[in-house]
Amino acid sequence: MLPSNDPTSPAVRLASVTKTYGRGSGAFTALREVSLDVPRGVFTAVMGPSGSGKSTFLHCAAGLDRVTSGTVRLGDTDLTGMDETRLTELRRERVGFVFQAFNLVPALTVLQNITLPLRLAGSRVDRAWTDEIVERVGLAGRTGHRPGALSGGQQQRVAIARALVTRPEVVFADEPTGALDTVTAREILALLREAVDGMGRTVVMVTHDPVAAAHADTVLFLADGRIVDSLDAPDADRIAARMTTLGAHA
Ligand SMILES: Nc1ncnc2c1ncn2[C@@H]1O[C@H](COP(=O)(O)OP(=O)(O)OP(=O)(O)O)[C@@H](O)[C@H]1O
Repeated sequence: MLPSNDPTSPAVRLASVTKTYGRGSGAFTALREVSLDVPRGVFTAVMGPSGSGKSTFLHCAAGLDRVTSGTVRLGDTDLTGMDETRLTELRRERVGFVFQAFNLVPALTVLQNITLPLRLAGSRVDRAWTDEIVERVGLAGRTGHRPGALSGGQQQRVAIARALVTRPEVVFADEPTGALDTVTAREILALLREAVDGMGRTVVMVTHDPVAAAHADTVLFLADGRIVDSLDAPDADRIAARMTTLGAHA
C-alpha cells in the first residue's frame, strides 16, 4: 500500500517551513517557521493582510514552489528535495488546483478540460465518474461548449470539476471567487463545501473575503509570514473582526 493512503496521517503537514525569496540584501522572507497539519476531509481557509504570505503558503503546501527550509508532506510523502519530474507527477495525480482566473484551455471543450488531468497522467477516463462529476458541478448539457461560451461562474465550475476528477488528496484554491459576483461566488463556495461534505475531499482555500472564509470549517490567519491565529466554525463577522486586528481592511 502507498504510505500516502494512510488515513490517519494529515492531508498536508508543514514542519518549520521558511520561504525566502531572493538573496543577500534583496532577500525577503515570506513564510517564517510555519508548522501546521491540515486534517483530511476538512475545508480550511487561509486569510491574512495583503503580503502576509497566503499565496506563498499555498504554493509551498501544494508543491508549486520549493521551501527554503523545513519540510512539506502530502500524506506521508515528503515533497522537500523531490525532483521536478516527480513533483509534476504528484501535482497532476494527487493534488487539484482552482485559481481565480479559471485557467481553462480555450481550444478544448468543457469535457476535454475536465478530463485533461486524467489524459495527461495516462489514466483511463471513467465515463460514469466523469458524468457524476459533471452532474455534481451542474454542467450537464454544457460538456460540448468551449470555455469562451460560458459565464465566469460556469468556467469556475469546469475548473472545480477538473480539480476533482483525479480524486485528489487535496484541492488547493487560490482566491477562487475573486473574479465572481457575490451570488455566483456563493454557488462556487457551496460546490467546494460539497466537495468536502459529499465527496470527502480536503480543501485549502486562500481568500481575502470573510464571507468566503465563513464557508470553511477552520480559518487560519497569517500575518508577516506566521500563522498567528485560527477560528473553528467561523462566521463572517468574527473573521472580519479578527482581520481588522491584523491590520487588514476586510
Ligand atoms: N517571487 C517573489 N519574489 C520576491 N518576493 C516575493 C515573491 N513572491 C512573493 N513575494 C513577496 O512575499 C510576500 C508575501 O507574498 P504573498 O503573495 O505570499 O502574499 P499574499 O498574502 O498572498 O498577498 P496578497 O493578498 O496581496 O495576494 C510579499 O511581500 C511579496 O512581495
